[in-house]
Amino acid sequence: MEHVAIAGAGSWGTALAVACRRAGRRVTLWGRDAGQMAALAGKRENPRYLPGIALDPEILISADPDALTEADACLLVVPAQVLRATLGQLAPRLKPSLPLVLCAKGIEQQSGLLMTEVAAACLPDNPLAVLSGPTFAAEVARGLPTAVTLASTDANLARTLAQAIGGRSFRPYVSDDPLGAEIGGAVKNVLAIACGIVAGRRLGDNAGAALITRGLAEMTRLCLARGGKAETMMGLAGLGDLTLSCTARQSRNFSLGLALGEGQDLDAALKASRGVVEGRFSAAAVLAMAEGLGIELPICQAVDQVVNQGTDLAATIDRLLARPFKAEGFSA
Ligand SMILES: NC(=O)C1=CN([C@@H]2O[C@H](COP(=O)(O)OP(=O)(O)OC[C@H]3O[C@@H](n4cnc5c(N)ncnc54)[C@H](O)[C@@H]3O)[C@@H](O)[C@H]2O)C=CC1
Ligand SMILES: O=C(CO)COP(=O)(O)O
Repeated sequence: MEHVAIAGAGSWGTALAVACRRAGRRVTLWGRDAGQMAALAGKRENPRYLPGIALDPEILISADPDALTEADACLLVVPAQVLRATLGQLAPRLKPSLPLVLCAKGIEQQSGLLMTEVAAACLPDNPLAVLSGPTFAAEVARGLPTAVTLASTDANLARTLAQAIGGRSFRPYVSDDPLGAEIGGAVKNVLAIACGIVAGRRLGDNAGAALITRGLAEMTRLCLARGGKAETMMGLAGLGDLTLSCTARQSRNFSLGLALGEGQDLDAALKASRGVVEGRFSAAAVLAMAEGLGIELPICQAVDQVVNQGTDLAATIDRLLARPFKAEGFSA
């Protein structure tokens, strides 16, 4: 696996291009906007999404889908809500044997489908894998030590991809549970908004720890109900990413919650965001999925009420705190 293509030149796609190049791969970075990609190619930097990081001259930067045709694997790194449209545009250029690596952390709102399910619907023959875990783009791009989950039902594909894109500072751990990895990535964004709200309202460190722990229980409940593994929730794509996003102001999801908790209105908080806030879109989809499976996710539900249904924040928190006492664990 010598040539890795990356579709999506936002902060994560650009950082992954840097990491793959650092791993010694031939790299093509594709973005939809010809003007922006020409500017990137000229400056060898992505000032809007990943300022201050030099892009190796060997990284091919292009807005032409034909640039992807010769790749040995393609990392899909556009936001979850535009994956289907992007695949529609790229599909004629992607050969059916090309492994696709889903890197967005979200659920398609309209269909309720996970990223692998959207990809399978658009490109039914391509082998699929999921890349997830605690990975702020800026830190990966700077070469700071990072560990990720690389999951596929095809163990050989997961191992080959890990060898191709991994290195000393970007360490993939392989998994056979892509579904669990996807659930972890999507749900942690919703929970990060909740943790930001707790911080913004100065509800204390105890409340933050309680939210992470009970959030992990919700994530695990959903994962198991969908047929994923509890083990994945204890790993990088579950607890790892949850911890990162629920405790760091670098997280756009946490930052949205923080702004809401401090009293900003939703539109202003979204406008101030440094990029896509996936948790807002995934909240509704996570709730619909849980309802379909007959399970309760009270924290995710509270976030959905606040960010999608305009429910009053104080009243929503009161309702959460007034819930009946339950046994600990993730089954109920
Ligand atoms: N930034 C990060 O640290 C990480 C992000 N991710 C995930 O990666 C995915 C992409 O996020 P980022 O790169 O951070 O987003 P971003 O906000 O930095 O960039 C968004 C990218 O999507 C493109 N885009 C926006 N609308 C589009 C459309 N209609 N059609 C095609 N492309 C469109 C933009 O041109 C831009 O290149 C998300 O699912 C995110 O959760 C995962 C791990 C780390
Ligand atoms: O997924 C991420 C880190 O693992 C990025 O989180 P945010 O999208 O909340 O910034």
